[in-house]
Amino acid sequence: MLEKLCDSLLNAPIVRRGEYYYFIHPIADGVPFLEPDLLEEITDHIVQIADMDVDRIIAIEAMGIPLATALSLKTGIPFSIIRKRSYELDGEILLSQQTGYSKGELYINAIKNGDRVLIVDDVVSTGGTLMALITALKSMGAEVCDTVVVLERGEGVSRMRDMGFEVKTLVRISVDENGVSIED
Ligand SMILES: O=P(O)(O)OC[C@H]1O[C@H](OP(=O)(O)OP(=O)(O)O)[C@H](O)[C@@H]1O
Ligand code: HPA
Repeated sequence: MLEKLCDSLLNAPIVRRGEYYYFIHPIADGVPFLEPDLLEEITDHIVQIADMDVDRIIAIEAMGIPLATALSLKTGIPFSIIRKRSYELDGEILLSQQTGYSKGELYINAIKNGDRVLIVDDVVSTGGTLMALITALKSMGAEVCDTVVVLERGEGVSRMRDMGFEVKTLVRISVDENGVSIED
């Protein structure tokens, strides 16, 4: 299961970002290129495990976008992108994003009270991005029906679960200077 994803991870190059060993992979970076077969394998799997009875798929810029696009084409469900820039629209919500290697801002638009949403993203590491997003969506009155992330590394998911956030992941990995390993 998820053979293409697992095989491709074993060849991912590693670069250092400060203290963080950053893996470079098609699904997490779009580099060197994303094969349609790999995207299909992943999104077919997501459709099987996720609650797809939602009004909207929510993708985090940038690398949630190919996932949401493929899922939207498969299911007919529209998607919204949580952007890294402001549109200054009424009701726009700003959240601060902190990952293991960067700090930034994310902007939520066009979510209204009662919307049923599915969040998709490529990687969860510290869990900082997802926890901030889920909290903000709930405060806007959205029902976060499911959260699915392709790759899990580090302690973010267990931290999220300890704090009452639910998240499904496809593959758990560890990363060091030698490369990516797949965990059971
Ligand atoms: O669990 P965390 O520590 O919060 O890290 C996870 C986030 O980091 C990456 O986003 P990044 O900001 O690098 O954006 P990108 O999608 O543009 O690569 C990834 O796509 C997640 O959104
Ligand atoms: O190591 C990583 N690589 C790509 N995307 C990521 N998002 C969080 N960590 C990573």
